[in-house]
Amino acid sequence: MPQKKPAKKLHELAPEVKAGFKIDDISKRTFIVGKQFATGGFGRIHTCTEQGKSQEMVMKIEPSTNGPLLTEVVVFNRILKKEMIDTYKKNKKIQWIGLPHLIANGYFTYNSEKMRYMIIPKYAMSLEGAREANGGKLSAKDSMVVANCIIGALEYLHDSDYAHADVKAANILLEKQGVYSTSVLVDFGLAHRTTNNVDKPDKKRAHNGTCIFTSTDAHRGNNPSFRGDVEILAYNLIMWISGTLPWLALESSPDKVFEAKQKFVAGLPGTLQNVLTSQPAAVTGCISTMFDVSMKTQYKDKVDMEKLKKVVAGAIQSASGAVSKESKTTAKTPKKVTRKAKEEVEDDVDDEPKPKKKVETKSEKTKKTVRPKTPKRIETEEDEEDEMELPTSSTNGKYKDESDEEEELIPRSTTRSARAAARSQPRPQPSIRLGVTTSTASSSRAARKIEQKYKRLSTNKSSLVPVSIADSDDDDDDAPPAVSTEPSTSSAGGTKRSSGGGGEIALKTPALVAPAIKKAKYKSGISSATKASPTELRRVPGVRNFPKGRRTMLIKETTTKYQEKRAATETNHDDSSSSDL
Ligand SMILES: Nc1ncnc2c1ncn2[C@@H]1O[C@H](COP(=O)(O)OP(=O)(O)OP(=O)(O)O)[C@@H](O)[C@H]1O
Repeated sequence: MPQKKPAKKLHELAPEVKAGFKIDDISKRTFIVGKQFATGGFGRIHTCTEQGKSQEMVMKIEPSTNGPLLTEVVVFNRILKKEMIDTYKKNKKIQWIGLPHLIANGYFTYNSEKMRYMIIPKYAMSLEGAREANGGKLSAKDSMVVANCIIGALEYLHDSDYAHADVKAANILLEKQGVYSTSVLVDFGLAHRTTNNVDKPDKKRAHNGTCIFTSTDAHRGNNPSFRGDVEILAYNLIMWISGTLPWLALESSPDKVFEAKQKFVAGLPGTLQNVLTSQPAAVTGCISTMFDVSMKTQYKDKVDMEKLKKVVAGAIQSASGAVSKESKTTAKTPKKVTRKAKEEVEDDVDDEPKPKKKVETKSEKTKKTVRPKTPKRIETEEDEEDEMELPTSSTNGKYKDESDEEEELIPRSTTRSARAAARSQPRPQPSIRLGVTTSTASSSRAARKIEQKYKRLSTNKSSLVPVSIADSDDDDDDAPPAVSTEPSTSSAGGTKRSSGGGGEIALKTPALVAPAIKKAKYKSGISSATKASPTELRRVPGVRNFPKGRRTMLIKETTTKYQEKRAATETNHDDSSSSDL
């Protein structure tokens, strides 16, 4: 049989660019790459400065063949240029808005490799960092102050016909350390232009976003909506204030999360009061109103932001009152504290943050660098790609049209469908963690292809080369399972148990396991207990390439078979100690 060529890697971690490297921009500015201080999904995040200036900025760098940064560059070019934001602020008579602006973007060549870069302002820390440092929670007042900034940011995006679709603490950065009224919404990797939205769920898109926060529209499989952004913000507020969500433990089962959210929303306001006990009525009322506004808004309609701003302002005031009451009993300086709290509220709601010097502590830097990265959406959606009208940009004197570049992501020689599938090849995922962003929409084409292949292979059993997971009870529990592509000698079910107490589970996923996996990094197996866990099984290469429903089915099937075999083995062991399945 001819050997299959291993699939071309579509996303690669950017090679390290040395600090001091200079990039010439289209506008004749020269940017100097600074230290790398964080790593994105596949990009490196550096500080940078403009030649002759001291202001530090942030430069995101990815190989030009990668898609994720392109998605962001498109959004920034369409709606987040400085002059666009300035005009908006002028028209709205506001001094500040919680959104970053594009400083520059383009390409450069480094060690013969073409790289894409984007420069945006540098912020002090992430809200997730602040939440973690605060024991997993934020005070109701701080949460509402953040919400006030995010509503302003969403209003701008919505007015520009974009839904963000992934509001969460990890995607909110603070301009000034610990100052929540400087919250800026970032990461436009899932942002979606809503102009062509149709209220028609597509299963392939179901559950896009960050499972625990994503909107019910997204769970259904609808494209991101304005009302969805408000719903997502409301879930986040519950998380920030209470430190949890009723469906947190169900994170790995998106259907169950969806079900739990539907029940929660149907049971409002009681369900909300149950999770936010001892919060001021204005705070629970505000979140309840967010849900109410979101649910009463039609799928394609804009949200009544004025109403939301009002209730948020009321909640801030009320929560600050609660804070000052608390201080009253502890600090015994009633008048002073109340006045101070009042001033703070006014400051938080009305005053826009003045330009502040960005400070980043060492500990924060470390935290960012070691924090597990969020697997992000793979590529720009096809409909978005078709709409792209981007300005030219260049580096090192070479001018280039961004929309041409996008086509270059996949070799031109391949067919459109193959290119579409290749575009959405899933990126390797780091270990499962809370708040992981997913986009089945972007990988749906690849998923469909895989599924078709799976069906084809299932009907042609002779070609099956089951994947087996070596079982070894005394192996390292933390290590991923060893995966082998050895043909199984077992019957149709493909389940096999090896001697010596070990076992093998055959998965009918031959097409999904590249030959390379056999000698992959995963050398040791894992314990039976871990293997019986669907969460662990999801990490098995091949299994996670399946679309969600299929994956769940497979995991279930595997677990059941494994348990049956184990039970059978235990019985056999009782009968004969030399059982060898
Ligand atoms: N403008 C910025 N100022 C300060 N820190 C930033 C900035 N942009 C990103 N970071 C930090 O870099 C880290 C990764 O950034 P970001 O999430 O935008 O990258 P990404 O490539 O989109 O990664 P992911 O795939 O994890 O979403 C974040 O933890 C964030 O704290």
